Amino acid sequence: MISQQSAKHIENQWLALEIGNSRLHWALFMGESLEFTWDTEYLPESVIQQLGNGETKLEVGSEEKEIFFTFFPLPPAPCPLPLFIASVVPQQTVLWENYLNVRVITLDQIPLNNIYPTLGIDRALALWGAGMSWGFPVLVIDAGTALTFTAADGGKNLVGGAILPGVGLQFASLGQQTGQLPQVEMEAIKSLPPRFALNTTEAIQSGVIYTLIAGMRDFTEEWLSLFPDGKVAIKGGDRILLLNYLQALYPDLAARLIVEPNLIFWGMQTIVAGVA
Ligand SMILES: Nc1ncnc2c1ncn2[C@@H]1O[C@H](COP(=O)(O)OP(=O)(O)OP(=O)(O)O)[C@@H](O)[C@H]1O
Ligand SMILES: CC(C)(CO)[C@@H](O)C(=O)NCCC(=O)O
Ligand SMILES: [K+]
Repeated sequence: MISQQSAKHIENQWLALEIGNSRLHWALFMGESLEFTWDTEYLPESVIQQLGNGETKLEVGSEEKEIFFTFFPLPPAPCPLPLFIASVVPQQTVLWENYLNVRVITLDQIPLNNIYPTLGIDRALALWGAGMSWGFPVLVIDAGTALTFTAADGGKNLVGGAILPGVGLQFASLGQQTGQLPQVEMEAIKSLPPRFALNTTEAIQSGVIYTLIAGMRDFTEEWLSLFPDGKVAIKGGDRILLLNYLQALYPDLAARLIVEPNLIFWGMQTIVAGVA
């Protein structure tokens, strides 16, 4: 038997899914409160279909598995939980089309001014989430698959931004598109590499890391000269790595950064509260 209170809890629950270019980012909300976040790989189509039907068991060969325990760090939910999706990967978005209780968040739902039509929903939501949590003007640095800068002024107008390959993509493209360069793994970089390197691996590390940090410093300083009271927030899978290097090289600048992995979820929360 489910008690009144836990029944009410379940009623309030919803899932937020951010479909990124490398993986999925999940959050479980209880009303407006963010309970829990986790990341997964992209899910198999069969699993998505079953989740969307409210099925909780998955046949793997002759075995039956709990979908939730297998793919999520959560106990099974009784029904398909309401699901809100923000996606920058259209081929992944369509896989969730048949989920019983799904809403895809689109740019027109975000109350920022001056948005251009092809702006990534992740950038818009992170910017909105940062502004709503820490105030405008705000610059968001997203250190994900792509590294992006996205800024809004005090009137919630998109000022604009920039897009470049993220840390992993820079290493991968050098490793894959050249005849002699090795694939450098991020885990191999423990501390700042020597600036002028005398071996190939460290030369790649130096080139990628020092120019990324210089770029982050340059965009941030430019932002702060335009908006001296502006906030700067950083998110994304490589945020800690880059923040550590920024800290080592430019501690004063690093100290100004708000580090918040969940900016997109905060953005989604305010949008969902408005439309749900
Ligand atoms: N467990 C992990 N799996 C994959 N990438 C990871 C992991 N931990 C850290 N990263 C780093 O995160 C980066 C990707 O960032 P993130 O997960 O924020 O991107 P994403 O899912 O592609 O989202 P976006 O499309 O918004 O960039 C990679 O460059 C990688 O170095
Ligand atoms: C830049 C990425 C890949 C970052 O995830 C995403 O926001 C996107 O696909 N944006 C569309 C282009 C734009 O934002 O101008
Ligand atoms: K593409």
